[in-house]
Amino acid sequence: MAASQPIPKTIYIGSFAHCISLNELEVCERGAIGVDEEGVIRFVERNVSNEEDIKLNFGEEWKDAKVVRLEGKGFFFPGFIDTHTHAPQHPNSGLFGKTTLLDWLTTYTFPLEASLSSLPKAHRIYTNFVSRTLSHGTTTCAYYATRHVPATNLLSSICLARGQRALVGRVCMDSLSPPYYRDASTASAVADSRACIEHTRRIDPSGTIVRPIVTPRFAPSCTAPCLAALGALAHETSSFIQTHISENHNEIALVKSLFPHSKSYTDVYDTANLLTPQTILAHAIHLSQDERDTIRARGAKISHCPASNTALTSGCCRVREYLDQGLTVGLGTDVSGGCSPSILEQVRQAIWTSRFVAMGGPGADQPDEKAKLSTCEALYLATRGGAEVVGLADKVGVFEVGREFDAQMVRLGVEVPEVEGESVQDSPVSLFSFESREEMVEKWVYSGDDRNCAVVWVRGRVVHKRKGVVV
Ligand SMILES: Nc1nc2[nH]cnc2c(=O)[nH]1
Ligand SMILES: [Zn+2]
Repeated sequence: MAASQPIPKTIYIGSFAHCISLNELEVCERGAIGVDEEGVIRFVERNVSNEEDIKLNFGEEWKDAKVVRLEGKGFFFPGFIDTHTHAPQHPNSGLFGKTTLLDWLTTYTFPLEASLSSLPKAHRIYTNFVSRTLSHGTTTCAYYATRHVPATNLLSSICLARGQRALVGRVCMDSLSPPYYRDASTASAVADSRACIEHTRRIDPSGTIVRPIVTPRFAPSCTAPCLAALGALAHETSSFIQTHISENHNEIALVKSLFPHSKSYTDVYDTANLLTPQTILAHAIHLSQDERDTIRARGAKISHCPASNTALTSGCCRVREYLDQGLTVGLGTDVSGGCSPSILEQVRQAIWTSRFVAMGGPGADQPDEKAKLSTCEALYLATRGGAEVVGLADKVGVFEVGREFDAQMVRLGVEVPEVEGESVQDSPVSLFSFESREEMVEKWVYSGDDRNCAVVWVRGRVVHKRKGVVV
């Protein structure tokens, strides 16, 4: 349904789960969430006994509301937020061999991205990728496109048509990039970025669904004048900013050699006025304490991309420590550094990475139990943490009155029968009759996937439905 079409008042009845705080997961067994015609949550009821009472309690205006009932085992959960991914790299998911960041970029990434000068190819890849991320429950996504203006504008238009909230950025790279894939000059990088910002603002003036994001690829790809001009462009147009930082040791050494007068990688961006409360910094694995302090002082946010960090052997980010130090963190799939479009997968991967740190692995001097992320903490990063990163902290991420209904219906399937019989079905989660509601959420986190994502809503509008599901 297009983002602007009216929707009926709807009451969602069934269990729901969401993170109240980093450490508090609420799992409500018999809930009712009332959503108005604008997609805004008007009531959240707990311990509901019957739907007629709900309608009566909330008066005349809810008498004829549509009811969406979650049948069987499952729960409503806030939509996931992917704070960092590359839509054009989707066809390369799973293709990385034994490369690390810098040779991976030249071997796999730049040739594929360059080929999106073909608009039909871009259309094929982008429509499929937006469908994929939606089918995994991603209701908001911060996308890198390529350096091509028409293909970048196409991605913005596709997100708007599909109703997925998105930040869409044209990638800037005027330095150290292959001749077949680079911006001719700082001036053209800025002019092309401006054209993409204007397109996004024209198709969605309110920015409710799609917003532009200024995107210097990373410091090695941009000259100092280009970084400074993009900082100025972001300020002039009040745009978000996204880039990569401190992902890999060779990359950090390269930045040091390219910007010898800068104090640090972070300082390169700070000098260019690229660190703002609207800045998303991907990876941020090997930051010094001084860099962390600068990032926090500027209010910039971090996108933790655990699957990509492992695939490209970039390192283990000490996320638990970042949270203790007051940094704001969300999760990113970083396709195709990461090979999965699923934020649920990043929840698991973030938890595994934190355990490697806890065991004294890379990024740790010695074992450190405090480094472990809990299931609730990782789910918080996937929803409310992500919402803070993309500037939607007051709008989505939790079921509260006044927020917008960005949600997924998680269906866990039927229980394994007590007598021998068919027990494998269209859900990877094996349920018995004795799990608590909280345990069902844990089982979903550790063994669920897109087969459990039955329906997805953005602002109360259906943006994805699994085949055969009726709502
Ligand atoms: N993971 C990742 N890191 C980058 N650094 C610069 N470009 C990229 C990219 O496309 N992916
Ligand atoms: Zn990336």
